[in-house]
Amino acid sequence: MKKSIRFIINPISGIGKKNILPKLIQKYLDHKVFTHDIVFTEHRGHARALSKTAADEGVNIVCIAGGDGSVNEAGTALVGTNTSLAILPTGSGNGIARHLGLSLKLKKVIQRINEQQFDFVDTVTINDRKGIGVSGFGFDALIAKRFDEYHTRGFLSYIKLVLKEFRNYEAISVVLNDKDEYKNLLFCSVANTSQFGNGFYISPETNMKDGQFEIVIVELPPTMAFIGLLLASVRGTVHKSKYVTLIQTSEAQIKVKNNAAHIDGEPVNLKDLSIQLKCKPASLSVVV
Ligand SMILES: Nc1ncnc2c1ncn2[C@@H]1O[C@H](COP(=O)(O)OP(=O)(O)OP(=O)(O)O)[C@@H](O)[C@H]1O
Repeated sequence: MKKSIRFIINPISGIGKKNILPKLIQKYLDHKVFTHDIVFTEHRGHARALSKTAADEGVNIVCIAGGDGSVNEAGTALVGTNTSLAILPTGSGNGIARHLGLSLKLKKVIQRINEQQFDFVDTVTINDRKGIGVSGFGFDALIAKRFDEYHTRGFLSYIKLVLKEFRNYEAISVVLNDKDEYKNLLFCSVANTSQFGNGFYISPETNMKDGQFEIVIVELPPTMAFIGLLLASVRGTVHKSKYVTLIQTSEAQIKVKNNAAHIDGEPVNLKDLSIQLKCKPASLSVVV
């Protein structure tokens, strides 16, 4: 019997045109193996609702075409269901797809889906929400918020924003597990995958299948050291910096003073300033 796959396309993700996707899918998907349909998201949160419906209908695979925000919406809706997630990386950063080692060439990703290789990966609960890749508090949350307000997406917009916002940034502090206070921080990330996107690593050795995540605490550095940190991030050596503390765990509590956060690059305002983090091991089936 053929398997069913539903393509959910975020038309505003990244910078490339998404209207070529139906043609690519028609051309490269193995129609002897799959029946398929295609829907476009119309608003924020739509990929989550569409993915939930797909799982309820017993669709075998939801393939999300988008960046990490869309992957979060689709993937978290599929946790605990029998539907697997595939990713067509059409976002600005594509951190989760890159972590999984997926090709960024859409033709290749579709051909890879034909091979039906699945893997179970961890997700992380963040109070009443779920994360799949990197989430956090502080500078990265501010950038996620500003990027969301920005009219242009894509890599260059990210870089311009990061350099502009760093100049006036005020440090944050966090309390970990009600005992250790970390002050004067640039940010505190929760890394279930290794990078923010575009090859900017925050926790290069993070493994999505070990039942744990990394808390990455980054002190606010002077400007030149910040440039150095960005370069170390690209080189995959950022975790060795004297400004970075890395804690591997399966569960933690973080207390913050400001409820601005990001989950998989999407800005969120958390209801609570005390955040419970818990790894949900092997909770999501993905096509790799
Ligand atoms: N039709 C739509 N109109 C407006 N926003 C949408 C629409 N469909 C989805 N969205 C929202 O677009 C936002 C950005 O999507 P996504 O994260 O996939 O792309 P990106 O930000 O370009 O990539 P990345 O997260 O990899 O940097 C998400 O918050 C998603 O909910």
